[in-house]
Amino acid sequence: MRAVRFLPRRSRIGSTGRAGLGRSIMRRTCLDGRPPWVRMRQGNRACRPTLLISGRPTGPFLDIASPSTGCMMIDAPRSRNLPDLLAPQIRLRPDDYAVYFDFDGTLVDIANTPEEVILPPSLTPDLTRLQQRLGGAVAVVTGRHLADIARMIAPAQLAGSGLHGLEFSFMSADPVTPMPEAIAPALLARAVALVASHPGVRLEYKGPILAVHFRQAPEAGPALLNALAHLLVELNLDHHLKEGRAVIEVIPNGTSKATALREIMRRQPFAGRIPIMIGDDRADEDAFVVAEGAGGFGLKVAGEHFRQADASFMEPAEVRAWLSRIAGGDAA
Ligand SMILES: O=P(O)(O)OC[C@H]1O[C@H](O[C@H]2O[C@H](CO)[C@@H](O)[C@H](O)[C@H]2O)[C@H](O)[C@@H](O)[C@@H]1O
Repeated sequence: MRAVRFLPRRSRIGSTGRAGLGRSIMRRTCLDGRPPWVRMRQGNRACRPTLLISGRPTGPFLDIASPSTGCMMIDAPRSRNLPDLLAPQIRLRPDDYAVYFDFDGTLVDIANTPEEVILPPSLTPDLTRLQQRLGGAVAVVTGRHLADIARMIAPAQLAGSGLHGLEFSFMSADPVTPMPEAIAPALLARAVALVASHPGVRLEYKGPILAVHFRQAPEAGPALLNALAHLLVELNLDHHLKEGRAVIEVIPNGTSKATALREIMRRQPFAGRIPIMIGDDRADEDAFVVAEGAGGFGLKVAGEHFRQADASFMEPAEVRAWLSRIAGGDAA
């Protein structure tokens, strides 16, 4: 990829007004002295950007440059527009991008229980198509066991990380990393007792992680959070709590979706590509920071955690439609 650098000074030259590309277009002069490329992307098809330089150099900027005509910078594109801006770039330069998907609430709709999730029939073929198109650079980054994901998306086989960064699977001959130690028996016993005292609350045992689900008893959420926090202190455990969508997870310290993403991004075919992480929950925010720090993107899916106004996708169905589009499932 050709790097185009900008002088630090910028001047406001107008508002996009149409097409919703962002609040304004900022002009910077290209360092090599070429005239800045100032026409709006949607206003003139000839101006279609051909090179995505970087996601976020110093703020929520999307730098797009045309090597032949100059440069343009779209200032602070709204989250809502990012999928549409990125889709043609990914299709044009599939070797430049790696796409990381969260699972629940992102690829599939939230269900009443983890077992009731429904996999739309198009999902597996689209994931496989995208994986082929991006040379394998598609991964799932999830709080679930990877085996759980593998069973659901079979026959697709994706690289990824499960259990909030505690397990990994890569497309090479690397084995799935060995499962870390299971949660302390004392904590398990106390968590079982806690859940039993709240009708409708369920305990999901994931070995090294416990997930306390209160989707069927939302009023129990604050009391559960308080009780679990006290439990960690009382038992002096090296764990932390991560609140999710109607769930509180007890997770060993030092692991998160941030560590998961960092690890995957070190490996081929992910290394050196622009990361795009898509997620719907607090745990995904950790990975967004890593993706954005590497010049990539964190795309939010609206739901119980992210507001529609801040999100790039309004629901998992939109993520799936976008996936299908970048995978080549339509004529986008
Ligand atoms: O990282 P993810 O792939 O998003 O997984 C996060 C947790 O997802 C599951 O729970 C959530 O989805 C359930 C099914 O839709 C829903 O019933 C529950 O309320 C959600 O919290 C899963 O059970 C957890 O193990 C994952 O950590």
